[in-house]
Amino acid sequence: MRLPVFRVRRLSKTYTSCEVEVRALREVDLEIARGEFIVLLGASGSGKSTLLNILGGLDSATSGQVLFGTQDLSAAGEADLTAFRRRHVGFVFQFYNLIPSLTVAENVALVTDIAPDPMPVDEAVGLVGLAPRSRHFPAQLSGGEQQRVAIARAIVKRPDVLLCDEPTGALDYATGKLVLEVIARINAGFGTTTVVITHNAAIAGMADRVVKLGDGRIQSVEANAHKLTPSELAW
Ligand SMILES: Nc1ncnc2c1ncn2[C@@H]1O[C@H](COP(=O)(O)OP(=O)(O)OP(=O)(O)O)[C@@H](O)[C@H]1O
Repeated sequence: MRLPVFRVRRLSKTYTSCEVEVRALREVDLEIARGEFIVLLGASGSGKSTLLNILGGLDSATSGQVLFGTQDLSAAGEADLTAFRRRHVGFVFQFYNLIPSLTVAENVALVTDIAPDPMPVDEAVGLVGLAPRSRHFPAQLSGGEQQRVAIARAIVKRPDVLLCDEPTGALDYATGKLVLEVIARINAGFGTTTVVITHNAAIAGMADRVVKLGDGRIQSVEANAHKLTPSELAW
């Protein structure tokens, strides 16, 4: 059994706005092992992004506990959560959020200033297969290429954890597969614990474990006996 990197205990999150309470997570229990590849499935509004954001220190729980190793994120203040995110977490979102006036290399380099032990920018850009495009601007790249820049930016700081919220949601079939291949390569090559949110159930085939959320609760956790490579997935 690999060591748990995250231990989530009775995690609940209630949003209150305009006097309306929304219970986004209800007593979620989950352990994620170091190096594991988790795919998080569930209907819209089931709490996937809320869980991912709390794991990544972007949001905090209403009750319950989240341990990252021995660090209790649920008891951490803003400054500690900021340090946790900078040191340990890479995020990839559906939309790439690149700065249009900066080149590929410059977009990736931005992060290295605030990370304690970044890899060389060229290495990160090379890992996502974009070395020949490193002096191009985002507008000169396809959507899939821009998402690969976003992945390079997420991994350049050598994060322990890569959290991806719908990373292929805006991409076509072939391009989505290329992006999944990059994520799988980072997970396998660096042992980066990886959580991917998707609405595409076919992507579940590449996970070590598939976690299904429904109405803020974990409905099932299933291990894949045989993980598929992205090229073996079909949808
Ligand atoms: N900041 C917020 N304020 C109020 N309610 C929120 C907030 N963020 C999320 N919610 C609500 O919490 C619930 C869970 O949202 P969440 O974004 O985690 O779901 P999701 O499974 O990621 O959905 P989707 O697949 O549509 O992205 C939803 O009912 C949503 O409306």
